Amino acid sequence: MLSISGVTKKYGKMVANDNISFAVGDGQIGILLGPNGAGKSTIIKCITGLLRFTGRIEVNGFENTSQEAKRQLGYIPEMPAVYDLLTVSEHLEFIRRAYRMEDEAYTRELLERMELWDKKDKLGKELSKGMQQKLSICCALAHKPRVIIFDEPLVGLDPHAIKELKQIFRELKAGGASVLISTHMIDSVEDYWDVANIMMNGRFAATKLNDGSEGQSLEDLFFEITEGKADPQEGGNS
Ligand SMILES: Nc1ncnc2c1ncn2[C@@H]1O[C@H](COP(=O)(O)OP(=O)(O)OP(=O)(O)O)[C@@H](O)[C@H]1O
Repeated sequence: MLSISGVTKKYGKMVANDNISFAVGDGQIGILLGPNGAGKSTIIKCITGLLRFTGRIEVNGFENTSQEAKRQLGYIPEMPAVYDLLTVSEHLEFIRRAYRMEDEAYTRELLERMELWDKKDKLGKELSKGMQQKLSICCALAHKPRVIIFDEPLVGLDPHAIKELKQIFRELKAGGASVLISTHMIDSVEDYWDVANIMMNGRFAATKLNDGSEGQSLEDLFFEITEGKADPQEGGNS
């Protein structure tokens, strides 16, 4: 369970997150949508402990900056940051040692699913941007976190990795983890989200639950909130 209560983050006088509260329950996939500058990366950086803020963030009941919260949290940043001089397999060994994880078979499985096993002896700096993104995903999942934050996870991935990652989202959900995905690619999340939050100007402008009922699509709601109308591509029939 990821729980955010009354979080406010200011950069100087600029309020990037204004008293934000939301939760992603066990076995739920939460989506964070919003135009550029809405405050999505800021709340993600607050959750992952990279920014100071006022309010409270809990990871499975532990304050987000605590060691226990960090043990249970996985974070895939928008820009992958791999170690230039560690090989792919050394990255995973580093994570296993840091989290005292014995399960080498699991990290091998992650590399195989992301088609990185045959690259296991390559250095971080020798990987393409997409390979670095895939390695970043493997590293973030290697310690089997219970709360996982993905910032634009599908950008730069090839079709196989996109398919595999969508399957991983479903497996994390089935395993009871809480998953939060920030994305601009609304159509890429249409089929597996549980709760979607649309941000505007540092606030939550709308929250929509995916309860299986027919009705307004997430995309139409997004355009209605952010531009005061439904998707212009749809011919304005809302
Ligand atoms: N380090 C910073 N110093 C000052 N202002 C910042 C800083 N980082 C972000 N901001 C401002 O905070 C607001 C929210 O930015 P944020 O990066 O959280 O938006 P975002 O929703 O992630 O945008 P995008 O979709 O473009 O990634 C913006 O107005 C941005 O200019």
